[in-house]
Amino acid sequence: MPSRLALVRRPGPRLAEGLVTHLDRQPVDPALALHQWETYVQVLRDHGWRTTEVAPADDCPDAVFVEDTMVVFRNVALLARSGAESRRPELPAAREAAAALGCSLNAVRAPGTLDGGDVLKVGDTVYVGRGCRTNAEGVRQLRAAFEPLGARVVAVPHRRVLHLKSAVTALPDGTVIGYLPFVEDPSVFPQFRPVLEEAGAHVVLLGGDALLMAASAPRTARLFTRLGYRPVPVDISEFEKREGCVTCLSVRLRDLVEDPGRR
Ligand SMILES: NC(=O)NCCC[C@H](N)C(=O)O
Repeated sequence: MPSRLALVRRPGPRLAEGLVTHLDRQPVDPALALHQWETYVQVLRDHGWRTTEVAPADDCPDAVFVEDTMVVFRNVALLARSGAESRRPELPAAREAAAALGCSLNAVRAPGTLDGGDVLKVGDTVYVGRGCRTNAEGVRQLRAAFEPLGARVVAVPHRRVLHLKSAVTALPDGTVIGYLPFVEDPSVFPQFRPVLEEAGAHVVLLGGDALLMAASAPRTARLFTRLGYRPVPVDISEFEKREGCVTCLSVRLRDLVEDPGRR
């Protein structure tokens, strides 16, 4: 049976040293970060997701942003190779976790680079950002991995944000939402709706009409309510200070057909 599984990874002791590219470095409160992370995980569970913790990588400040370690399409996990070298040691335990869930494994190989945050799936369309973390060879390898499985891969160059999903994600009906100052060419997306807050561009589809989103985008939450959705705001301020958003704190596996023997 297809099920809702999510990989998560608790924040480590070095979170404050996490990378920042487009932001000024602000102090992070580790206790608050842990509390926010626990709340985020609880929201997933409350909406029927089974969460699996990837083993901590406490030497890796950015390990909590587990989304960047892989892209899962159908039963295949394509292990990423981050454009940020300091993030590559996050991979081994993420690989083990994906294997334990029964994913078939593939991996981006040098000279390819790819961060999971650059990949937005909308149905069978896989948008892949080509930017500071994902290079053309990474895009080529993602295409080679997923097109044979039925994906339509669309490359989206970007220069203004860390990852494609820093700028755009998608609503349950497939409408791509984005904060226009960060979206270079909205015409790439067949249906596009602008939002007025940067953090409003990020949603995790919890199932049905429920949208997990950052508490820092209240005006966008009201817009989603008017559109008939049910926003579930979570405060992720400590992760936003390290350029994270709601998507990057989990890897959602929606299409995985579980082997009951592995539970
Ligand atoms: N998918 C994501 O949005 N990941 C956020 C990663 C933030 C981390 N500080 C980084 O720069 O890699």
